[in-house]
Amino acid sequence: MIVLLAKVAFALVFIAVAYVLYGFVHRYRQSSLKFLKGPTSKSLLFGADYDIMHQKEIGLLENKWFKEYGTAFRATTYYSEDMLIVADPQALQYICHTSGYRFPKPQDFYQVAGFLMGRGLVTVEGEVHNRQRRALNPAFSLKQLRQFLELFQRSTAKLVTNWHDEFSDFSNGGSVINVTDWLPKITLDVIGESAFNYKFEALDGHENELGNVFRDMFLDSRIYPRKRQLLYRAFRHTLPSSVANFLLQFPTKEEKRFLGFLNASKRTAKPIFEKASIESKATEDSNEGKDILSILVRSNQELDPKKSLDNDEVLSQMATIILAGHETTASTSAWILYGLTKHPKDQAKLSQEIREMRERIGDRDPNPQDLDSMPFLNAVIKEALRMYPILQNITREAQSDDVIPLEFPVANVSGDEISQIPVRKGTRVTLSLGCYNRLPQVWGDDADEWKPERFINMPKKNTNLGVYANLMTFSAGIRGCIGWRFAVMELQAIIFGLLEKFEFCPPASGELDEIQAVPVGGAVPMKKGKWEEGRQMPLLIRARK
Ligand code: HEM
Repeated sequence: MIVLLAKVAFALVFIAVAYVLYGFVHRYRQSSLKFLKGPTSKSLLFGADYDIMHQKEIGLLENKWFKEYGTAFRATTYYSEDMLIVADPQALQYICHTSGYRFPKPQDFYQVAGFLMGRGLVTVEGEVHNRQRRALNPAFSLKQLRQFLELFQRSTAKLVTNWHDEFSDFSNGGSVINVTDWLPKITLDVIGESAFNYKFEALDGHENELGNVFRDMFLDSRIYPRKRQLLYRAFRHTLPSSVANFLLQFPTKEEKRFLGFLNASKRTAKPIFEKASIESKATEDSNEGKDILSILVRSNQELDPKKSLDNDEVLSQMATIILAGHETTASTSAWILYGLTKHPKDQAKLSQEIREMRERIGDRDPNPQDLDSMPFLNAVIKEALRMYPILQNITREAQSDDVIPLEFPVANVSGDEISQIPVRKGTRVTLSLGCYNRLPQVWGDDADEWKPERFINMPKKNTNLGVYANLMTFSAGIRGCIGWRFAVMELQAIIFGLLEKFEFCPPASGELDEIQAVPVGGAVPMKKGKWEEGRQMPLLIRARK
């Protein structure tokens, strides 16, 4: 028995050592970006990825590096393999748009995201992505989205009522409310109903299957990943795809939970999918089913069968949309309220704009044109999206040898200026959306300051990037956020509805000064050094007279 155990232990140690050696060999097969300047990482195994994921506040390190090395520089990733980090506008445009699908997401991303979102839009590439995107586009058209405005406004009104019911001190001095306990409930209700007419009823405090699975999903995911978790990701990154795909048959505990969510969302969506399929066949111009799933089913049936989505692809979009469209909008609305609370003059100006709109429209809810015609409301939303992008970085990999052009040349290690970066097949490229949003070359010397007016007084743009307002917050090009219009309209409705009824102030305890954006996959507001307490944004809220 002891001999057997010793053999097993020896085999395990052997596999571990062989794997680490394999990782370093893999690294030497990859490109070299040694001609570029960049920071040296303390970790041979995890490179700068470890430093980026473990920094106290999101984007601090990358912003410091961009100031030091320019808009493109070298850093290291797993096994000290070279990685390019870019925030240069032309480079971003080239990678996200001009190059087509030549910079796909890396294998380690697909492998984990596949457990969560199946064969949905986020996890497919090339021709399949193009086909899915075409089928989904009609569900995100402006015409369709206008129909969701009533839902956004109804959910915001419900939150206003909940706050009035739950906190009685609004009229006497106000109540301190952690808004991050509430905003995700609005956005979850909204995404469930708009995506597939599913009532999460989070604002009503109801429990249901999907809501319960969703709540527990990230239970033992840590904010700052442990080294062994990173080692596992590095493992996925370096393995040949045939081996990595084989290993998908042995999911971890967390991946099993992700699969549970994916399957629950498919189960929930199935009856709506079947109903929409029958209705769509029965009548050509059926008005039934305004939700994204029903629209997708109809648009899919109009496609050439060779280009249409199979049932599993259609159902996978539901988990994709819930995940992509829920926390993103909730955290962004929390950051907008944060910006307005920290800048009371801007809050007063916006409140005045809302009052003027109310005088103009009387008792009815503002329509999309009303909301779009409010310059300061939109400037505030854009400024919060600029300063607090939910995804600071996204990662891609060069599918073939390539040359990335730069708008702002950088100095190489010999001090010569270069305006193109040759990359070899397999090079990992980090697109720093957050750093682009703060480039002084694009936004001016006050790029690090909160100034919504910049979007009103902006001089003629020297760059035009991203799907919205020259920002990279929703990314750009063929994989830019399909839900950006949805998100902007939802944010307009939430901020209009809340600001009309309440005034937001810093709590007397000073705890708002402790809030920072912690790197948790997205920029989630938390208290300094107290991330175990979860997301937080405590605001003193008073009813407006
Ligand atoms: C403030 C809110 C939001 C932000 C900041 C945001 C940001 C982003 C970003 C940066 C990407 C690109 C990710 C990558 O390529 O790696 C993306 C993709 C995506 N987003 Fe959003 N998003 C938001 C809201 C939404 C909403 C409301 C929906 C749906 C209703 C949505 C659905 C999607 C989908 C399906 C993709 C994948 C697109 C593709 O690969 O073609 N997002 N989003």
